[in-house]
Amino acid sequence: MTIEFRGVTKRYEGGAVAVDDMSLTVPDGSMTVFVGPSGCGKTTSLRMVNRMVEPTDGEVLLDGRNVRDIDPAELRRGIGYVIQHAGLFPHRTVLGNIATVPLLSGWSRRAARRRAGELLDTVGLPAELGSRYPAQLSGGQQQRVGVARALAADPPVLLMDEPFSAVDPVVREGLQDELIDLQRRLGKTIVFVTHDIDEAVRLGDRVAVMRVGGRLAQYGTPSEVLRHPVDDFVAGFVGKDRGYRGLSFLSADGLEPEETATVAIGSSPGTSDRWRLAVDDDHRPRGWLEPGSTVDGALTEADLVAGGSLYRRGTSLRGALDAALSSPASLGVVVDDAGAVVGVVTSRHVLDVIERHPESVGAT
Ligand SMILES: Nc1ncnc2c1ncn2[C@@H]1O[C@H](COP(=O)(O)OP(=O)(O)OP(=O)(O)O)[C@@H](O)[C@H]1O
Repeated sequence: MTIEFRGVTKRYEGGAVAVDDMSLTVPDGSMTVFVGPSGCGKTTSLRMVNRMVEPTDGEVLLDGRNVRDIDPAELRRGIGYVIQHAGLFPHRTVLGNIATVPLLSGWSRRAARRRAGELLDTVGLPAELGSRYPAQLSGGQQQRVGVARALAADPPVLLMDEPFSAVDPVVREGLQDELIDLQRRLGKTIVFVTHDIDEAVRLGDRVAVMRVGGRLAQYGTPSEVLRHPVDDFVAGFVGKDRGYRGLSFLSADGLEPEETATVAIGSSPGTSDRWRLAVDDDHRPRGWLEPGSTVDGALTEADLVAGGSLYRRGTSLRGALDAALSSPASLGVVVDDAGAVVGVVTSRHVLDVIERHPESVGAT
């Protein structure tokens, strides 16, 4: 479902302008992230989609239909809504929480519970959590339940207001990955609010950068916003590492891994004056054997120096550069989808590809 903001303004009673003449289109089946500093009108914009807030001027259209002409209860049944801290009902079990909207929509108890059980699986939670209460779950698990509840009636649109900001960074990354995966599988139209530019460029097909006063500063793909910020405000907001972050969007076409010396765990490696990569029976990397090291008998993991990050072939250049920089041998290990070693790349090698890239970071 396409969401269109047309000249939308919101002026609160006695307050300043929260959203000022905003126009943008969220294409069907895509994810748009509203990002900007505190108070710039992100939440207000989001809530005008499901009529929790009514615009003072302009209109919001869903597939061309003005939301003002849709009954609010009916509208909200077709729009999933996820908020920070998940907003679960504390006295209902996990399954009871997820089944809320299907029950309100007239489903039988049985069908609603079956659907709730399926959704637990969709969001990666084990079935036995279904009978617990929200307080008996971790923050990350509660957020997953919040997402499952929003998906329960299979709405075409999801609105997500800082859903992951209350969980620690590691859990947050996991939740972001799952949302990207879910979006690919389910093809919902999602509007996601965050104040975190890293989260925005990671998740969004498009990013809407807003400035205080409720004005849309820039609307574009993450790569456009990072590489070509329209003004100093956007450049400052996307931050000083934007060149490095922009590597995430450069494809690694042209980056050919080179061969490297390998030694098998369990073999007798002899000596060498070069770094050698230790591999297991499936040719997966286990660590590095230092130049000049001697091993008595068969090679074990205890003889190795831990490796750096691994670069999965075909993913972005950022991962390739990180693999090279984090490797004790200065050789980034490239693996295939099965995790087996394909070869290695040096940072020089990655930088050469970046410099040859037609859309190189910082180029105009
Ligand atoms: N109900 C309200 N009445 C009056 N003013 C409001 C109301 N809700 C929000 N505002 C004001 O509107 C502006 C935009 O608020 P909004 O919550 O949309 O911003 P935000 O970008 O989501 O902020 P944050 O990141 O801090 O949540 C702020 O100046 C806020 O104080």
